Amino acid sequence: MTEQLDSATSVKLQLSNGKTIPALGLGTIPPDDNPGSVKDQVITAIKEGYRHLDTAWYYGSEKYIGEALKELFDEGVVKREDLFITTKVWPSFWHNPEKSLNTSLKDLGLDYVDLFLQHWPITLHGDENGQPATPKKDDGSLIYDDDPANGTKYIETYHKMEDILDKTDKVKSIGISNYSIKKLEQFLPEVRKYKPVVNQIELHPQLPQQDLVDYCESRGIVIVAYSPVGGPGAPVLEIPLINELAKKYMVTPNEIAEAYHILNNRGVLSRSANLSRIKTITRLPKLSKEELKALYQVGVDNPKRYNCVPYGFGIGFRWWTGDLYSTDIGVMKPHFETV
Ligand SMILES: NC(=O)C1=CN([C@@H]2O[C@H](COP(=O)(O)OP(=O)(O)OC[C@H]3O[C@@H](n4cnc5c(N)ncnc54)[C@H](O)[C@@H]3O)[C@@H](O)[C@H]2O)C=CC1
Ligand SMILES: O=C1O[C@H](CO)[C@@H](O)[C@@H]1O
Repeated sequence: MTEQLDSATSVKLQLSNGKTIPALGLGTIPPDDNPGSVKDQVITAIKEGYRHLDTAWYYGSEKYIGEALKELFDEGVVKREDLFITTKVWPSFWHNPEKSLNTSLKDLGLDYVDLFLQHWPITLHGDENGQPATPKKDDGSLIYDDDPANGTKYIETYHKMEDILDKTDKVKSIGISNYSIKKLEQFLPEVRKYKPVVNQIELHPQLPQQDLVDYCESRGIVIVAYSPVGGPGAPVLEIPLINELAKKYMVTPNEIAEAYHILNNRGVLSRSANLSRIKTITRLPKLSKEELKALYQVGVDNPKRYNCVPYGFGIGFRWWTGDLYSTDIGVMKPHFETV
């Protein structure tokens, strides 16, 4: 395997509205102990060739990204139009996505984002500033503004996002995140004018969710995979096959985890607080169809879901499992396994 490998940062995916999205994005959930380090992560990544940044109002990292962008623009390292930047509206801001967006734009120091996502298809009881982000009763259960399992108020958020796209220049595209098939079936017939271009979901070889992937792709919705190595601790990288393939192709295991998506025409968001790692996760090994299938089979045989937020990030609940309260918002229920 001595041939020159392609760079994952130069692959673009076609969106249904005619625009494109760079397949590899940098995730920007900040490390608990040093949120400001996101600034250097962004600077390192852009200098390394990344052109897609994924953030959210909820992450609290947008002001650090804004500082990084200002520096990069001032130094002429990159132009705004060469970047693809995504932000999201959190469920506690469901009633006013434009206000959430305005806050994000101000912190990012931008006039527009390339993609504005609805973070989750639920409504949490936040005030006019989206606070508290995770409203809870005394018993620790979340306070919703609508039944998280069967309510339809979350669709109002998307209608407001359609209006923002229609009437302002603040967003280039809109999309969704953490939508299950159940939610999509309820939601898609209610879309007024702009179909979501992306559904951002947890996806990796231990969590194939092929039914959801097929459902989205057959409707022209591009899948963007988050937590490609399973989040903190990178548990997905313990899969022996990933390490065997990394050795075979002489790349890092992270690059195998990314190639699993990019070679399947999906976007992927990677993150690391380790600046040298950010530089070593951009090659695109040419895995064969059989190897991609073998990676997929790992999760078919033993599915695991990691985004259950028991680890820091200021919160410790699993709102889609029904653990704390008996609701089902329809996210990945069939394969759910707490890790
Ligand atoms: N829409 C949504 O609800 C969600 C979106 N996201 C987005 O996706 C991005 C990526 O998801 P994450 O879960 O952050 O990503 P991830 O699966 O890439 O995990 C990142 C974590 O793994 C560690 N890591 C990476 N490679 C490692 C290695 N070789 N050895 C040891 N540790 C390693 C990193 O230091 C970091 O703590 C986020 O930053 C965010 O932008 C993430 C979660 C939910
Ligand atoms: O985007 C997100 O990040 C947090 C932590 O993983 C998660 O709850 C949310 O969907």
